[in-house]
Amino acid sequence: MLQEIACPVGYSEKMIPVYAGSHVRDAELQLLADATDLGLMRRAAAALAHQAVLMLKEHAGRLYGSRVVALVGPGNNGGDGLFALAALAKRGVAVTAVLLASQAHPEGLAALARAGGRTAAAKRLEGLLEGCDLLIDAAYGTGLRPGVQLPVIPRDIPVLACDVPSGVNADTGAAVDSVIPADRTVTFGALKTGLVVGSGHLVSGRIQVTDLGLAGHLPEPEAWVVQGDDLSLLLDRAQDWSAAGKHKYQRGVLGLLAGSAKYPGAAVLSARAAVSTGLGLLRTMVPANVATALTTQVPEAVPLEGEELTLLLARNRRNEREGATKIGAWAIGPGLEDTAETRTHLNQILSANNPCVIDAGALAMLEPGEHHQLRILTPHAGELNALLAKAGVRVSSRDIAADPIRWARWAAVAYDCVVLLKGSATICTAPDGYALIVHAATPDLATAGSGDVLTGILGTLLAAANLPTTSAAADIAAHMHRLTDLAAAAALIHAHAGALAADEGTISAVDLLVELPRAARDLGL
Ligand SMILES: NC(=O)C1=CN([C@@H]2O[C@H](COP(=O)(O)OP(=O)(O)OC[C@H]3O[C@@H](n4cnc5c(N)ncnc54)[C@H](O)[C@@H]3O)[C@@H](O)[C@H]2O)[C@@H](O)CC1
Ligand SMILES: Nc1ncnc2c1ncn2[C@@H]1O[C@H](COP(=O)(O)OP(=O)(O)O)[C@@H](O)[C@H]1O
Repeated sequence: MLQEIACPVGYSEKMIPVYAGSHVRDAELQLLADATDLGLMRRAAAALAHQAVLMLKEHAGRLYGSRVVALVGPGNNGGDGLFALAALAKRGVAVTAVLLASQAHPEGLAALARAGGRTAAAKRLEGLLEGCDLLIDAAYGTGLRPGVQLPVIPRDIPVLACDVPSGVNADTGAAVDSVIPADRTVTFGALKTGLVVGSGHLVSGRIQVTDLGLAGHLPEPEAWVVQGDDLSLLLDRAQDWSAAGKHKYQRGVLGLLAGSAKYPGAAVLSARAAVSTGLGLLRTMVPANVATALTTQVPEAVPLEGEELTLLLARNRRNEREGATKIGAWAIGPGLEDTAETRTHLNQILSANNPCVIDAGALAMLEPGEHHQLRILTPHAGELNALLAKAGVRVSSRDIAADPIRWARWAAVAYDCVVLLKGSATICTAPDGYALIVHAATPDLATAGSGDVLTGILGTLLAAANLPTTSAAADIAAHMHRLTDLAAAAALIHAHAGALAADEGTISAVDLLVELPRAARDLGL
């Protein structure tokens, strides 16, 4: 029987490193030499001390004689810090616990005193940080309440956060302005939502998950972080992905409604991205000024006129297989402007039963409520804000940044669709709450046109997934998880193309296009 294994972040579920048992045992004995109690806090503190040792070797080049200061809060997070300092003191590290409150974990204080560590009042922090090799942030963890004010730590001191960087809400990723950014976070029991989305994601540094044997005591996960190696899993769940033996129409036909006089490039970027991701055939509906650019820059695309659109949609409705090709899916919105003609086409497409990626300009023309289509909306935070406002939900962009999963879910429910919320952590969520998180490998992905590329990639995956065009409400609900998997798969390919492009220097949307075939191949598409 396959054993379920909780993986530390940084390893995919398919790639778990394995070490000789004797080496693991030696390391454990060395680390736990002074641990007489196998309680959870001792285990947490041992993991924290272990990471502190690694960081000291890395940054200070030595352990013995190095100096560590810990910010120690009044609760168990502070207790972890005190036990970890005690462990470090026993290995020859000069440790000081800076007590932020009038009380601190009593057993932790006693352990520190026994190990020869010192305590100091908060007012002495500034002086103690001079010559400090590592700061352990054990001020507040999962017990943080709003309204905390934290000390400023100079950026040149490496910071190891205990469980959660202090100031981060571990449930949501919201952070106070005085949050202490960490280079590394050792988190206990399970990976926490607040570490992987919102501001928390940006201030947690490398995350090490320490298993405390909580399996069986935890509720259903709130979300899953997916990484490059998970692409085939996501695609396999979405459909039988094997392309061998398929002709071009079976590999996927995508309709693209995009571009305008103002934004001609968006259509080109989406079209090129769709083609570069391995689409069978691209049909494009673009304004006349964009058509010329498309012909030269994406010669693979086949233009689609208004009359043919009506014909094709009627054919789709009748589910006819013979004759001209059907459109498998639509990608609508990049660079789209609200004109009478676009409205007509958009309404035709939205009232059809083809699966649809809805982005940018098309989001602004969308109405909330039930419908008869498999839909994925791809807003950034500003667009999500506008979508929610139209559905009667008033939230600020700050609210969304403070709890992105929550607000993406609201929109998924209000618009009866899957939502892919763009950002440094991309959140893909279905109305029932199923959520996947994809991290960008580089902040350089935030560049104009990058989202248009994502829409093209997702359009291709949607067209190739061969999802049904039947549109009963029950069918739509049944396919929401597949749509979410596809959205996350597209974000993974996009993120990997970004990582490849970043290797060569700064990134433009065209650089992403160039790297797309390699990104798709690397990830096993
Ligand atoms: N519960 C367990 O079994 C384990 C807990 N562990 C650690 O315990 C932490 C949670 O411990 P706690 O529940 O004690 O919570 P914390 O230690 O995170 O913080 C709670 C303490 O901080 C104070 N506090 C919170 N917000 C404040 C604010 N805004 N201003 C001033 N004071 C504030 C509270 O009054 C309380 O004394 C975890 O993050 C983890 O580090 C680990 O030892 C592993 C095992
Ligand atoms: N800070 C960031 N770090 C990494 N990636 C980001 C960041 N901000 C945005 N992104 C990604 O960049 C892309 C931007 O998309 P979008 O805002 O639609 O741009 P455009 O409309 O110009 O194409 C999305 O894929 C998003 O997830």
